[in-house]
Parts: sequence; structure tokens; C-alpha cells
Amino acid sequence: MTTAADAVREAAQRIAVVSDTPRLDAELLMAHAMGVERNALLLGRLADAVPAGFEALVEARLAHTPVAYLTGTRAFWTIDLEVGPGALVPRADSETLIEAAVAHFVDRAPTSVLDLGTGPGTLLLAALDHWPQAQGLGVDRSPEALAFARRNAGRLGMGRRARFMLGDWAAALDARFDLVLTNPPYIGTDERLPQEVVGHEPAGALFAGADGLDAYRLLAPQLARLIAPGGVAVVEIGFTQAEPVSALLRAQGLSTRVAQDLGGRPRAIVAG
Ligand SMILES: C[S@@+](CC[C@H](N)C(=O)[O-])C[C@H]1O[C@@H](n2cnc3c(N)ncnc32)[C@H](O)[C@@H]1O
Repeated sequence: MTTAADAVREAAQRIAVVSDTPRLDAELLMAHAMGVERNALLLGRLADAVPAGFEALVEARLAHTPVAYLTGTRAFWTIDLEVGPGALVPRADSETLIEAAVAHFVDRAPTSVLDLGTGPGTLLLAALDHWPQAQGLGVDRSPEALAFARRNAGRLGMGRRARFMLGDWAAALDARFDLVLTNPPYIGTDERLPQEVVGHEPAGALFAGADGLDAYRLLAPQLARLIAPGGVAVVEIGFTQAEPVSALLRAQGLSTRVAQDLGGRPRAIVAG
């Protein structure tokens, strides 16, 4: 009999053609097909028979579908988020923004958080999980993404602390917030991306004009009026964008510093 362990091994070999993390992908798909956490696989369920549905998941992965769209969830910071087509898959690099915010609020906790371009609620819900007394607002122009965000807030027991609004960045807002988080689209329109990204994730979450800076040009003046006294904005950047984005923020009278991701690359601008 082919065991789940055999099937994971074989699937990983096939998935290696489309993924840099084939063994992890195969294990996540097997855990999903079995209806268990990946940890349960590592604890021995790989001796089980291959569940129905595993092969279809592998086929979809070979067609470049992101693993998170197949399993329906993605871990981010301390929370698990429900994700699917219509919402960007949260990236580990974006945890740099939460780390930078935690480093800023050493002596006090933020009570109000704004997440511009919230997608499935990623940065807002991670921040509210970290600061249980805080409340917040997530804005996105994508109704599909906001549907995921609202479901995630409910699933995580944050339905009363997290509100979500359909909108064009902060155009409709006049309040100030202790913490403003944003990871807007920042890819230049000519940049080449992997098939699993361009073929599956929403273009409106990725691209921002020829130089990738269009969203920052709109956001910079808005951020300057949104930050409460003593507060801070933390803005994700592509690793070549520290200079131009800092310049846009400084032109609005904000002071800036760069925060690096775990790979030591510039990943966020902290502005206040
Ligand atoms: C890179 S994704 C980040 C999503 C989410 N914050 C995350 O990390 O998973 C950028 C998000 O900004 C949203 N967005 C793009 N343009 C926008 C606009 N003008 N106003 C509001 N949201 C916008 C997209 O729909 C998308 O959800």
C-alpha cells in the first residue's frame, strides 16, 4: 500500500518544478487533505493511507496555484488567516512591520490602529492580537479582500475591536491613529513575477505604476495627517525603495528610519 509518507515524498519531487519549498508544500497539502495540522503529520500520521483529494491538490499546485489558496489559510505573526482568490497571500516579510511597531511602542501600547490596504486583515489583526486593548480600522478598495478580513476578525474573536471599510486609502478618513500600518502595492509594471503570483493573486494588490511608487505618492500626504501625537506610521517597501519612499515621507515633514527584514534587507520605513 502507498502510505501518506510515500505520497508526500513523490509529490515533493514533482512540486520541485514549480516551487522552492516542495517538501513543505507537499506536507501542507497532505495535512489539509487529512484535515489535520502539519504538526500532526510530523508526529506520525504519515503512516496513514493517502486521503482522497490529495492528488487533486498536487495537480493544482503544479498548475502554480499558491499553497495558501489550496489550504485556505496562512500563518502570519501570531495568527492564522483565512485567504483565497481575491486577497493577497500574506508574506512573512510583512511581519517586519509588526516588529518595527512593537519596537516603537516600548513604554505604552497603541490604542488605535489603522491598516491601509488591509487585504485579508493581515496587519490590523496581527497588531490587535499583540495589543489586546487596542481597536482598529482596516481599509481596502477590494470587496473580496474585505470579505476575508471580516471573516478573519470574527474567527479570531476580534469582531468588536476591528472594523473594516471599503475605500480609496484614507481619502474618507479624518481621525488620527496611534499606529498606521500599510503595505501597499509596490511592484513596477514591467517587473517579472513568478507565475503563481501573476497568474493567481490580484493585480491591484501588486502593481503601482512604472516605478512601483504610485501608491506611496498618494499615501505620503495622507499619512502625515493620520498619525496621532507620539504615534507612528510603518510602511512596507521593496528593498530598493528605501531612498525614494523616505524622500516622499520627509517631504511631508515626517522623520524616517529604515527597518530591515530577517534577511537584512530594507523592508519598512518607520515615519513619525
Ligand atoms: C500588497 S497587498 C497587502 C494586503 C495585506 N495588507 C497583507 O499584507 O496581506 C495591498 C492591498 O492594498 C489594496 N489597495 C490597493 N490600492 C488601494 C487603494 N487605492 N485604496 C485602498 N486599498 C488599496 C489592495 O486591494 C491590497 O489588498
